[in-house]
Amino acid sequence: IAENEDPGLVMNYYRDSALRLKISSKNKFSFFTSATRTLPFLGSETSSMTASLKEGNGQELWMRNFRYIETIKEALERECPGVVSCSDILVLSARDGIVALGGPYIPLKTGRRDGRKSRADILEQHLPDHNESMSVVLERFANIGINTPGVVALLGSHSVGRTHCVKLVHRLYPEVDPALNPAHVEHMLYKCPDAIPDPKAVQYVRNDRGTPMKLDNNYYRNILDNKGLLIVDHQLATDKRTKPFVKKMAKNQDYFFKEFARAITILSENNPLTGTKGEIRKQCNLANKLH
Ligand code: HEM
Ligand SMILES: [Ca+2]
Repeated sequence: IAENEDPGLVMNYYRDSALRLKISSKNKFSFFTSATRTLPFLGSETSSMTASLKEGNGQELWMRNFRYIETIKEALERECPGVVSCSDILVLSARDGIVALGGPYIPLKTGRRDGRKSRADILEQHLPDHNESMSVVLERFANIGINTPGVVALLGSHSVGRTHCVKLVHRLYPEVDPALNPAHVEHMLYKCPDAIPDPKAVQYVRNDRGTPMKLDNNYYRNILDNKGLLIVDHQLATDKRTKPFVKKMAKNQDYFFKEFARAITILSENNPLTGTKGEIRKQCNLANKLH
């Protein structure tokens, strides 16, 4: 590649076998949740945000186990310093995490660079809130080229992981949301017994009680059964624009995987920093100038 020429995102820009760290079965779950949940942050504006939010102090709600990204980064810096960006580590981690949880193998490009500064302050403008209307959710994703079946497929990630009580008590107290399946309400009340959860206690409900460790299409069956934890999950199953795709994905896992792969690919290529833009961070939670 000639100097000053921006190679953009390329397939196998460098060999990624160095990333194949041994992942224990206990850790593969956290690995997926931290990596995949951070994927939506990967635009040029946002890639740096991801890496500037630190774990702990309430950040548990954002990126659980972000520390695995740092572990991978440390291993890579030992082998080939200054080559692999934190953004690429996130993407390839998501790819391998998806496979580790029984999802499809999605070949994803590399060649991203990291932001030179944190843009954590504008994060909220880019991400839909979990109580948002379906129109806003669809619009936010449409802005980055993801269509309705793509959105439905991405939300299928809620087939694994957890939701902390702080995010769902408003559906239980002071009154139980009548849209919820009563059998599920019982479980939710058991897991989240306080209207105002103790911020220090890590109280949560599993997103998918049936197959919590498998990225499968069980999420769609749950939400059709009114067992969606978040407003956004419930709406996905009821909104007339999304419901047909929910039903199709509930019946057909191959279709879910196909749409999921397509949408994850678009997400992973959203507005990246490439070529000479940005930098290769030395440490993923800090821009280099802050060292
Ligand atoms: C409308 C879009 C979305 C909204 C509003 C949303 C909202 C949320 C919320 C509120 C939680 C619970 C967080 C907590 O209590 O710790 C959660 C968990 C999760 N979300 Fe989403 N999400 C969205 C889209 C996505 C996408 C696109 C992905 C991945 C491709 C994803 C993957 C996950 C995963 C894996 C978890 C479990 C995290 C864990 O166990 O720590 N979500 N989501
Ligand atoms: Ca599942």
